[in-house]
Amino acid sequence: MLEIKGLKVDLEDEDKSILKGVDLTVPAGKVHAIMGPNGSGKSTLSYVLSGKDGYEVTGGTATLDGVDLLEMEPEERAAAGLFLAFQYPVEIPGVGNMTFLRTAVNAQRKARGQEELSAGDFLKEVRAKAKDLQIDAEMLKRPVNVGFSGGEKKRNEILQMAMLEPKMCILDETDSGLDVDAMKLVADGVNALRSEGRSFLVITHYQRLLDHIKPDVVHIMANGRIIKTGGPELALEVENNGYADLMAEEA
Ligand SMILES: Nc1ncnc2c1ncn2[C@@H]1O[C@H](COP(=O)(O)OP(=O)(O)OP(=O)(O)O)[C@@H](O)[C@H]1O
Repeated sequence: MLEIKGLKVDLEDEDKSILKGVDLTVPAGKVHAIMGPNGSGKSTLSYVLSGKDGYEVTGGTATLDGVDLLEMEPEERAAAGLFLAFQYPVEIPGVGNMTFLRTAVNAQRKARGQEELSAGDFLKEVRAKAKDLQIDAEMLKRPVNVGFSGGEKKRNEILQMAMLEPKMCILDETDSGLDVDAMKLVADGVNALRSEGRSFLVITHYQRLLDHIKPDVVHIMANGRIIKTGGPELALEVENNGYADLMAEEA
């Protein structure tokens, strides 16, 4: 379970407060969505949880199954079961996609006291999961994300998630840049991973992703806070009416 209480975050280099007391709990096995206007702090929340530099936590806590995430290095958070699918996946020239995946999977297995996957087992697994996401063998051989289209990069993020089998998956606008068929593929990939012990935090601007990945709970974030929490109908309300009424209620 992910538990965030009163999380306050400033930019490290500027006197600017971004998160102003975020309270959010995602129980095991649940899918929570976060929607909210541009600049409300959704990506910042995902970055701070995963350990990106440049932010200063000035208050509050964030734990995954009771373990303090904020005290850990990014790789320790990943080993603890946290995964972030980036809004803007980075290109890593010179590092083959397959090598990257295998190194990441085995580093996590090692950190958890499990045996490394053999080359044969890894290959079997990665090929099967790539096939489900329609990622062809040639893309697995290329450097990570280099020259991939926007949609291919997003599908590659889901392949990483499927291989790493994290317990807390954060998807930051994974639907942006996806065509309708790719969105369905990505949603199928996410739905296949849904399980009792795994939770998802899906950041999105669009209700249509939530038609495919049905959330248990929808949160609205504005001005660095969660201003409203409800069921899937909240996403429909946003789609139809925008954020103005919700923000006026909060003010
Ligand atoms: N490194 C930075 N330098 C300056 N401002 C920043 C930095 N990081 C975040 N911000 C600001 O913090 C605010 C929150 O940004 P964030 O990316 O978290 O919003 P978001 O809700 O994910 O927006 P979007 O829906 O547009 O992706 C924005 O006003 C942004 O400009």
